[in-house]
Amino acid sequence: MNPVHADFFAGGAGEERTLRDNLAAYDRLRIVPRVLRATGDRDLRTTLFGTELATPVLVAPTAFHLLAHPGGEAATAEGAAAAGTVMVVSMAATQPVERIAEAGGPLWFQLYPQPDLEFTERLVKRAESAGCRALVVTVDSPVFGRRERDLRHGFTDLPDGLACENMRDDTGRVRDIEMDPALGWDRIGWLRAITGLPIVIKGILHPADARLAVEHGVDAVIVSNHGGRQLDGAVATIDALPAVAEAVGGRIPVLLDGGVRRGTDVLIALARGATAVLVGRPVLDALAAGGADGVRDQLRTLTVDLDHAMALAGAQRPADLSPDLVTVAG
Ligand SMILES: Cc1cc2nc3c(=O)[nH]c(=O)nc-3n(C[C@H](O)[C@H](O)[C@H](O)COP(=O)(O)O)c2cc1C
Ligand SMILES: O=C(O)C(=O)c1ccccc1
Repeated sequence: MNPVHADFFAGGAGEERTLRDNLAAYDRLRIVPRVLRATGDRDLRTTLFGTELATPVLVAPTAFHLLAHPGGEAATAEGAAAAGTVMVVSMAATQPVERIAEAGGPLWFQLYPQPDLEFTERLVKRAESAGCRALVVTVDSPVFGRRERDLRHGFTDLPDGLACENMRDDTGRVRDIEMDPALGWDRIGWLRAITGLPIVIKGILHPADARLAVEHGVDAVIVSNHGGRQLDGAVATIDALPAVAEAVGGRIPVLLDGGVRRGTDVLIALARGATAVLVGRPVLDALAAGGADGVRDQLRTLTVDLDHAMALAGAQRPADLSPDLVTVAG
């Protein structure tokens, strides 16, 4: 891959403290396994908004898949479908959502609500018509993070010939994605009014915001710091999860992304209260290395690894995983 693009995928904001801590936080945690629990027939199936998935590992929304592989987002969708899981299509996808939907599914659609409400509404309807089954609203980006690798390279835009195809308006012009610092909870109510799709809020770290999400009728939250690409110094997601899960109190699903690399990471996240996790960079790496098959194999490997860890920890299904199975090391 072009090293500038590789840095765009791998990099984080600022000093990359949060990027590193998302992974390092798992090194500070240990599993306290149960034994003699007769966990022979394990079952990893997970249902979200009425869709049954083969695994609690989903594909996080990430931008610009055509920079990783000529198959682009369609290849990722094909791989996710083969692994029996959801792909969240980024608003910054380099292929039209309709084309991605032909290649795979189930899909959810990630949205940065735009200041232009009419355009936002048309885009939501477009995602809905393409068959997307949930709307993932990213709320950790009132402004774009300062990714110093990109600043050093002067990487600001897609190369000629590539575009954010879902930002094309009626005239054929591709709009820039605007981060909206004026975004507030009122816009979640507005989205609720224009779509019947489940609404997932992505980028929750504070338990008070998790409580507000439930109060505003949101259907799920994703504990996320955008893979360390927005606020550098933000808390690692696995460290933020317990307080968020407690605030939500089982009223809606809590998902998590950031730094999930192994089945044991998934196990720890589920034990601490997540219903499912999402992976970003591991999918991009797999896409770059092996296209749709690479993505499929990556997701299957994570799932097999989780299954193995569950057997060793005495869990038959995700619901068996509880916070007492995780302790802070030291
Ligand atoms: C290259 C790249 C592009 C991303 N693009 C988006 C995006 O368009 N929308 C979004 O909500 N999150 C985006 N994210 C954040 C991911 O959805 C996710 O939160 C993060 O990658 C999870 O961390 P992980 O990469 O450690 O698994 C992006 C992440 C990366 C690495
Ligand atoms: O890189 C990202 O993390 C991201 O969210 C994004 C959003 C819009 C355009 C490009 C990337």
